[in-house]
Amino acid sequence: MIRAHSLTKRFTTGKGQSKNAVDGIDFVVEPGRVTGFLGPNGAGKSTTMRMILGLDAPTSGTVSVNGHRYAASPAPLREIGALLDAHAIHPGRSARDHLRWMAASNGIPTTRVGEVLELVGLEPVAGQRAGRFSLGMGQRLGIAAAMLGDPPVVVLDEPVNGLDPEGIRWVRTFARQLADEGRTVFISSHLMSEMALMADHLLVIGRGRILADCSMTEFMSDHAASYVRVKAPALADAAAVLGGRGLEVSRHDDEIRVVGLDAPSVGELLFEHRLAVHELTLVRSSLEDAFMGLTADSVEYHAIAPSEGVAR
Ligand SMILES: Nc1ncnc2c1ncn2[C@@H]1O[C@H](COP(=O)(O)OP(=O)(O)OP(=O)(O)O)[C@@H](O)[C@H]1O
Repeated sequence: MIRAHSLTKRFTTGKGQSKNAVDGIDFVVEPGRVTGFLGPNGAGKSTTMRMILGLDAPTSGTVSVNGHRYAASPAPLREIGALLDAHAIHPGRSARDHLRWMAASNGIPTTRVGEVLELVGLEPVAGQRAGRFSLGMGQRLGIAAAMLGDPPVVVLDEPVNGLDPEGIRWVRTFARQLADEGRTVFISSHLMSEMALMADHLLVIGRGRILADCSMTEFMSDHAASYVRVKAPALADAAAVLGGRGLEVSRHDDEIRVVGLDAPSVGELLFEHRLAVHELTLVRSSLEDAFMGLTADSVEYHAIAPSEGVAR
């Protein structure tokens, strides 16, 4: 597993100023499930991942992999498989040669190269130069490299960035398979919709701080707003009854939206007043909405909507 304690990274931003990109965070990434590491751009995801992998030293605090500092590991590729930048591959080298070179320099038998090529479905193109690979193929090659040491912990930074739906589905299935095998799977993304389909557990970060550390289901019930949609022939009467019970009721075209009571109770209440109901639906905001709501205050760079304009 991965364990961070008071993990902090401070960068100097010029003119003598500095900021905490990662601000004293504590978390544990458990084996056997996919943990999504989610946050808006600039939240501190990559910096955290780089510290896990020993590529950046923490300013203070600690992070350990399988109980010790990763940088101190005698066989790093057998501890963690990481995909940080899928494009960091020599373009003139074939996929097979790239993996052979990595295996050789890490004391891994070259027979493993064929296995990982098969694992990611690149066997048929293994002799081609990596420079000619599509984004999706490059991503698969990066994942093949991560799997060379058959590691118990797998860390993937934005693995589906720029992939087509087929590629995204492949990464999702692959991550699930790794978790089902009992491995620790830690995947970053700035897209909630993607995580909703991939992760069992969520770690949400904003401005270097942990905003949520919970299961996907808990995240949903804690942060996704919900209301009951009511369609009824006597809409005004229904709104009056529900409003009279102190519920928050708003009218939208041919429906009313009720906050503060579950759908069966709303139905019972209207039935007591002999009001016919044509539709009664619990509507939840999407996970994307929930995520946006949670991280709204921690987004680094807000786009200016055209209507907001900039005063000259
Ligand atoms: N080497 C560096 N020097 C100075 N500031 C840095 C450095 N690396 C990152 N930062 C700053 O630290 C903050 C966190 O960056 P980081 O790349 O970890 O965020 P992220 O969540 O991975 O974002 P993205 O989704 O855009 O990749 C940002 O404000 C970034 O500008």
